[in-house]
Amino acid sequence: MLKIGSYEFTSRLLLGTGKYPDFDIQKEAVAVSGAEILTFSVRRMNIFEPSLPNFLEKLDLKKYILLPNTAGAKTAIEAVRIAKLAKASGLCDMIKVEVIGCQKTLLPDPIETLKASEELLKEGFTVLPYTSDDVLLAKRLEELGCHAIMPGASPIGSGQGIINPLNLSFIIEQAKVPIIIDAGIGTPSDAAVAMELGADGVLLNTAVSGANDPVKMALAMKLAIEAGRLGFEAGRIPKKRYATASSPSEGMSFS
Ligand SMILES: CC(=O)[C@@H](O)[C@H](O)COP(=O)(O)O
Repeated sequence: MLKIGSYEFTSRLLLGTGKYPDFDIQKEAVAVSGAEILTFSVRRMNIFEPSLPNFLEKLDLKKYILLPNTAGAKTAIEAVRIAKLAKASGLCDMIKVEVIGCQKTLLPDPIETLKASEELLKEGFTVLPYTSDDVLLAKRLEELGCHAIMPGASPIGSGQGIINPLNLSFIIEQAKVPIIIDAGIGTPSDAAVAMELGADGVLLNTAVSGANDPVKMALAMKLAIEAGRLGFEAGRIPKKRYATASSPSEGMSFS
């Protein structure tokens, strides 16, 4: 069970909603993924103009929690404004804080992310900041009271997978709130590794929406995340420098 603030989820896969070839493929991919949380950019959805086509029309909204995100914000002030717009439109009180500090790398601005998270916590939001894999920043965000921390595996949309597993494992070990690896996942094995490291969930978009077959990839991601979680819970064997025979020879009369 994934618990974020007062919310509980069975699935540990969070899906983004951008860049799908069409809404029907997206709907099928979302369905087979088993995801219960779908994140979307408030600015992109144009939530105040329901006459424009958008993927929400295709979904049974009772089945999903829509997680608005502040994509497009470059400052804390902009992020807070976007979050308040989302809440005013009747969406849930969860918000993915995304304050981008560099348009080339799309890496988050740590200072503005911290400021926006602090302000939104004061306003009573359930706050999930997208952050870099900086261990101390993750700690500071948790100390502020954030309900989950979402460190990136690698730059958004890059598909590079997990660049710094050591940092992510430090973040995971020290955290008392859920850690959701967000952005940069390229393959099901990347998602499985994130879960084997002990992450509580994975948020991804491009790996599914940009796959040749998004529906098949959505299913692969679901299975990888489940397998990775099971592997983590089962506990891996320690790595050893030398071989250990699989069939022990103790007690055998021949050599
Ligand atoms: C949709 C969303 O929130 C993205 O900003 C997220 O970080 C996913 O990144 P990928 O597209 O790299 O999976």
